[in-house]
Amino acid sequence: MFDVQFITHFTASISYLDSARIALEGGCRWVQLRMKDASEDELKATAIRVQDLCRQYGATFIVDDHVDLVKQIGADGVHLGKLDMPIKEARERLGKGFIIGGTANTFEDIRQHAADGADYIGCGPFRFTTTKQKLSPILGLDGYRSILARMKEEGLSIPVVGIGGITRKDIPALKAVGLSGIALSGGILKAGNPVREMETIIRLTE
Ligand SMILES: Cc1ncc(COP(=O)(O)OP(=O)(O)O)c(N)n1
Ligand SMILES: Cc1ncsc1CCOP(=O)(O)O
Ligand SMILES: [Mg+2]
Repeated sequence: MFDVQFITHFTASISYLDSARIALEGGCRWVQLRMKDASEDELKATAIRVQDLCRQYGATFIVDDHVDLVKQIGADGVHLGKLDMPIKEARERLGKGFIIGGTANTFEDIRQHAADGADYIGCGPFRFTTTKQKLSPILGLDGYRSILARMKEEGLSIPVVGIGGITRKDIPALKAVGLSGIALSGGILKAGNPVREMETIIRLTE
């Protein structure tokens, strides 16, 4: 099983909500609503609509950054990075019934997140991407190889998904390196037929 997480984004013709719909129509069953720079009202309104869609498709619904919104609307979980609420505090606020993901760029990040109660790790960036500003150092396949080897040495087991600039061509190598899955956005939304692209990616990961 190799997981596929879709991170919402927008283009000139695709809204955040439509991006989630595209991913779900293409067979993805994990959507993270990531809306940088949105107002609280806009974020909440979109979150409720994306959550409805995810429920229709039986998909997991994660919100980026906003722990209190997750609790308020009963989303499945939250994804948190270095500049967000610490994972320990989020776990205290949310309890055990919510999924918490943490961003990592190093083995040490992963060890800390696991100790603090994270359920999964988004590890990257795999390569340069314009979807996120202020990227951490690029990991590439070698970065994943050494992080995953260190996890094995130290007996640390938590699902790690790769993120950052991933396209369908990367899937065989990312699977082979031992990741638990991938999280992606532009690789779908920039395709000529985004729904079909997601279908292809889901097929390649089965
Ligand atoms: C699955 C996944 N991995 C990493 C991130 C990045 O989170 P963060 O470092 O908090 O950066 P922003 O997404 O908030 O800009 C993610 N969102 N999802
Ligand atoms: C949120 C995030 N964190 C690291 S890279 C990234 C963006 C992923 O989007 P894309 O697949 O378009 O590079
Ligand atoms: Mg964040």
